[in-house]
Amino acid sequence: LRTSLRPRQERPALQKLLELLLPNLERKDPRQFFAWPVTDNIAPGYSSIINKPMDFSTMKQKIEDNQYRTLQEFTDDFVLMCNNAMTYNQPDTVYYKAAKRLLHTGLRTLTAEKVRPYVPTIS
Ligand SMILES: COc1ccc(Br)cc1-c1nc(N)nc2[nH]cnc12
Repeated sequence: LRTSLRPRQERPALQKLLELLLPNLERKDPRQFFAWPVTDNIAPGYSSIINKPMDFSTMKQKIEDNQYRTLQEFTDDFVLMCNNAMTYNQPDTVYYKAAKRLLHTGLRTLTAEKVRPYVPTIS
């Protein structure tokens, strides 16, 4: 059965992989700018500029709720999180720079050869 059509309980391997990968990515954000949702208090007007917010705590909850069917969906949320910061913040800000660096170092982890075998081929 295609991965996306398999019932939830059949994806423990992916869930375990994501539970290993998430802390690896979180360590690349030592100032924890990406640990929690950005609020309008922290960033004025954020919720009207960013229509699909994402952060590590939300990604962790999605893993626990088995909402990721593939590694690509997890990667997409990671990229979204970084791109949001580079959309709202100007390039000369610490947040933009942190997001840009996190995006590149995080993608290197997510696309590493040793992670790729866990990517199910579309059968
Ligand atoms: C949770 O967000 C923060 C927490 C603490 C602090 Br200090 C800043 C942010 C933050 N601020 C802005 N402008 N843009 C972001 N993109 C991701 N983080 C942020």
